[in-house]
Amino acid sequence: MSIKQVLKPQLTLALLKPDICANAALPPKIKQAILNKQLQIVKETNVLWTEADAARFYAEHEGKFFYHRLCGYMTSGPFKAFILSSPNAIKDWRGLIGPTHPVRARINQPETLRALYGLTDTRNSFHGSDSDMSAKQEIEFFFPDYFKPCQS
Ligand SMILES: Nc1ncnc2c1ncn2[C@@H]1O[C@H](COP(=O)(O)OP(=O)(O)OP(=O)(O)O)[C@@H](O)[C@H]1O
Repeated sequence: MSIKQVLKPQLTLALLKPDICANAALPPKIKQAILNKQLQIVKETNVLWTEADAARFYAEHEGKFFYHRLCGYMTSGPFKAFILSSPNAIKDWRGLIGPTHPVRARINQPETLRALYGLTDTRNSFHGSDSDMSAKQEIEFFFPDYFKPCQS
């Protein structure tokens, strides 16, 4: 661990997608798994997206065969967004959720959250930022005031 990481732990954006939040028993279990992985929950919010919100967040996937399915899934009900922190938060959270495709997760990493809870390639239950840059952009998307300087 570098001195930079000790002074300023890494942040990531985590989503518990609508299928997880449709079952009230699951978010507390996932939060416990997050804490067990030594990730800190810095902020949490409940989200309900419009089609326009989904289109904005998933703009890079527009035109792909799963795009409309993905936007339909993410607007199907409320979900939760978290800012997580640890020295290697991006890797820690993506490691905990496992591969994008739940069937592959069940074969190759059966202890991961997508292996345990993921339903299909699209309804894969979780999201995690893949770089510092995407973490910053995604945190600003869900927590628009987070990086703004405090007014005093
Ligand atoms: N081949 C696919 N078939 C169906 N849905 C897909 C496919 N690839 C991605 N998706 C859906 O689009 C989302 C975003 O895709 P992306 O490639 O950014 O996935 P990821 O980075 O592995 O996962 P995430 O960004 O959600 O952590 C996925 O989480 C999944 O819901």
